[in-house]
Amino acid sequence: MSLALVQSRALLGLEAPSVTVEVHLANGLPSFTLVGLADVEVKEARERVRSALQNAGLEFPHNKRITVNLAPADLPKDSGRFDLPIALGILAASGQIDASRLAGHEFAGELSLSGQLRPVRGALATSLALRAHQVAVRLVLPPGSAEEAALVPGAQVYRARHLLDVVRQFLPAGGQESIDDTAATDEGWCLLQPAPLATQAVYADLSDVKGQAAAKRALEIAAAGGHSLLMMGPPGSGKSMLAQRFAGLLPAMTMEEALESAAVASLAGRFAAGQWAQRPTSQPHHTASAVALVGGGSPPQPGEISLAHHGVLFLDELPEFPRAALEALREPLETGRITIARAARRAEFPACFQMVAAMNPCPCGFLGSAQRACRCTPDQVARYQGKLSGPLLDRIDLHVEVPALPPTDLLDAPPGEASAAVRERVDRARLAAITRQGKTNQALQGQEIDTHTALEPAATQFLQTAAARLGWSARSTHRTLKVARTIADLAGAASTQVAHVAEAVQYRRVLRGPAA
Ligand SMILES: Nc1ncnc2c1ncn2[C@@H]1O[C@H](COP(=O)(O)OP(=O)(O)OP(=O)(O)O)[C@@H](O)[C@H]1O
Repeated sequence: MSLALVQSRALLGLEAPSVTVEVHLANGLPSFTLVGLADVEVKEARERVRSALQNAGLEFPHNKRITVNLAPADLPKDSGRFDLPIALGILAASGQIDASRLAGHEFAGELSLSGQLRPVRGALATSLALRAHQVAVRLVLPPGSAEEAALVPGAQVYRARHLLDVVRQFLPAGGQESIDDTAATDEGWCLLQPAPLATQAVYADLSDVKGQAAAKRALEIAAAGGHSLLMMGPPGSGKSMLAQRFAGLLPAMTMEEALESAAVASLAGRFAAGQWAQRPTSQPHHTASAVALVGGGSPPQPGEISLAHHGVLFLDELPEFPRAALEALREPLETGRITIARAARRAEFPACFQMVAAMNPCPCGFLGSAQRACRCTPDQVARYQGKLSGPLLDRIDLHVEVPALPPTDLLDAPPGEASAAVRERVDRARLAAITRQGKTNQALQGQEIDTHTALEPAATQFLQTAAARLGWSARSTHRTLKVARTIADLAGAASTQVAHVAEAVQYRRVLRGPAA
């Protein structure tokens, strides 16, 4: 047969659209042409495939006109993942393997010049997408990628180390002798058994942080209600320490959450088995561009906010981030997703993260400090704090001050409460919210806010007065209400009372100019 079809998958966000690798061998001037919106890395496949076939002792059809089409043609394709399907297509079209036996299999893998298979990124995302669309196929993948893909329950994944390991499985009847087998090993081809990974996540403990009771309380509320948090304080007061420990206060990941989070990491080539079921804390530097933060490029790659999916996005030195990068956060903060539109296609990445931000109160960092005098002019302070736009600040539910710790507290204070004890309270409050409304308090929208907050009349009165005095937007008022509901949940109260609202109100009063 001179035409062969081999199935593979491209990557587009967390989707894995099907790609058919069509290989046609024709008589005519010898050539090797690759068509179908292939990126440079894919075009280089020609050289890799040619060498791999020859070095593996297989026959490369030199005297033929080889046309490889990656269909559909309008889908952008990157990386060397199509090397293996292209090589198999050539072998099938030239009769060296049995084309009919390839049905029901999908292949991905980069080839080395000797024919060894190298891992491809996004294997877990591919396997997860197949399960989501209920496509039952046998995935054939290189070592590294195969183990990732096999994490998805029910996935049928074969691991192949060398091109010959694959070829041996699809030989035509009686074709075994024609292959030089030396490079293929017995354990080269195997069906991976899905092995659940240990789910013992390890986080730094909150007990390391001395003092800072107010900030710890804010972290607990943020964890219980899914709220975003801004910490403000002088340099070295422990803001980064607190933020690094926040993920340890969140409930343990469910299997689905662990899979989704690992799939995004796998898309970026950052999957590590040791991080399994551990809520990620993504900490981009403040020089990060909007694309690095929210994702982008062609083909689109996930950004830091997606790598923080089901985890924490920690933005240290918040006002130092480029304005465009911060503004790009507004949409995913509300929706939990980010859509990246490129000329060729749109890709959607999940970005359901909790934001923890930290900043100094002024450029020198000591505004309002009891330890040191601030050297900034009122104008400098106003300009510094003004770098954060109102709409962005509005979206951060809790603002809390983290003052410098007096040396006596730092050196003499006993260790604080452990993360496990806080997490227990957080779990209880989250469970109360989920049982009542099926989502965290932060996710309440519109009518649900009125229905589920069960605000007592005195508390309503209190909030109205506070909102009017402080000139809050409707969004600010609603967000305060959601925080109050979380405080009530932590206290085990059925209704939201004045004390809960009063505490919530003070979490929106931290940012102040030099006159305050
Ligand atoms: N409350 C605390 N308990 C124990 N150690 C602390 C505390 N606060 C600060 N430290 C010590 O100070 C170091 C610096 O803290 P950290 O980096 O968290 O400060 P920061 O507020 O984030 O500073 P910056 O604004 O410069 O980023 C910590 O590594 C720790 O050793």
